[in-house]
Amino acid sequence: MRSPIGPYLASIVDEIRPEDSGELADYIPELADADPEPFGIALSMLDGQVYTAGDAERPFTIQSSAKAFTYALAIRERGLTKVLAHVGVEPSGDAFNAISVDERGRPANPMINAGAIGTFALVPGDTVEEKFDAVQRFLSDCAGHDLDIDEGAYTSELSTAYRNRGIANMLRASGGLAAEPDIAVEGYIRQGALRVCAKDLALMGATLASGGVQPVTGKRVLDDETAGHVLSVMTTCGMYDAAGDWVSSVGIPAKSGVGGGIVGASPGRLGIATFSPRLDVHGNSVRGVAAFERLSRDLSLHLMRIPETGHLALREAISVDYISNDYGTAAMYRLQGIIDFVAAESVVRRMTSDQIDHRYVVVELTDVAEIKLVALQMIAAVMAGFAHEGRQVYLIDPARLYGPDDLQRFDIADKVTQVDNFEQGEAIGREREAAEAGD
Ligand SMILES: NC(=O)CC[C@H](N)C(=O)O
Repeated sequence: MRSPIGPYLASIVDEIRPEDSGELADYIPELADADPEPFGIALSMLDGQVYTAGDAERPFTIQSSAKAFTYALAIRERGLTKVLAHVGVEPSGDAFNAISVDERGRPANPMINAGAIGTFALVPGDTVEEKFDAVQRFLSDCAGHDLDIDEGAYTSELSTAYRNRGIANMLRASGGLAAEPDIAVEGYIRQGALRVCAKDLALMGATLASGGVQPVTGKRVLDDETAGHVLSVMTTCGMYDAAGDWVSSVGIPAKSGVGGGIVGASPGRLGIATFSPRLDVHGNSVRGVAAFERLSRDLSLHLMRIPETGHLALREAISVDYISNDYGTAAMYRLQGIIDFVAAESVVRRMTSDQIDHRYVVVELTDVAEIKLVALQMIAAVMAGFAHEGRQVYLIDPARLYGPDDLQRFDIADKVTQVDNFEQGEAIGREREAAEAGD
């Protein structure tokens, strides 16, 4: 049977395709000659499943969409503090090619040209080749295969790079550029000439959305914190002077490029990319913006509209026979899904308000996919409370979501019996009861 997702994406391509407003980027000779017609959409789930429609495998130059990834690389290699000393994180409200520096001599953010040139300068290496090589390798790691260069686009843009050279020279003069201006500009333009298709960009977006793991290769390219930082800056600065509009109408961290691509990353959910070369006055793809608006609405992806799922955390709270009912019954709490603060609150509220008179309390985490530290702590406190009342507390935790350190730090190591399954808990309990009876 066919998944409905591909046809759904195809219907969006069909609906939006007639939109032919906007202009090609004419300040780069090769882009001015590009075919304006292609239009493609790609979605990448975090397990690497990709859905596409239209011209999703048509290559184009990545241009400014590379900025988010080079920024991630610079942070990975140099550390956030060092990068922040050179490039800020404030939305500038200016155009992408603005000659921008803040009061500390830094470009406002890494998503405009000034900040991206400053970021490229921070990538390890002494020469353009060394630095660019690191960038190309990193972006290829995010895409999951080797990305090559559109040499024509590179030489064409380099021949008219007066403005970017001006920006780099100004940054160097103000002391904020960590490389010679020529090295920074040439490398920066070269990174923008890397060739991708919408499918590649969707996978790159998914790599950020997953917290730094490439969905197909499984390679961790970034730590979770760096990925989250990059997504934050994409949210506030990725669409240049249209960032405010974008956050309110789309609400997905994203980065556009004048080649016509937009890469989006919906944290913890999926990567999205669109490709269509005609640009609006901000330099963002017209059809791409329209497609993102549609996808955000239809797929409920807006960051500020997160569904409430805390009430699902407690799968069931039941009384069960325990230890073959020879000794008594247990109050059993079975949790499921992702347990964050809100989910844990609903669980501990129930556990602390139930009037239980059971000899045993069983907490089961078998169906829990992920549990946040704060939730471990809250549930540990309630389990400790039950132990304090003289009840025997069993924790069915086959994945050891409570690690040995957690048991120590939450002071439940000798209060709670951690087991792999229900039967094992009963077996241990039976032995204990027998030993006590024997005493
Ligand atoms: N917004 C963009 O994609 C700009 C990238 C382009 N290489 C430039 O520096 O002008």
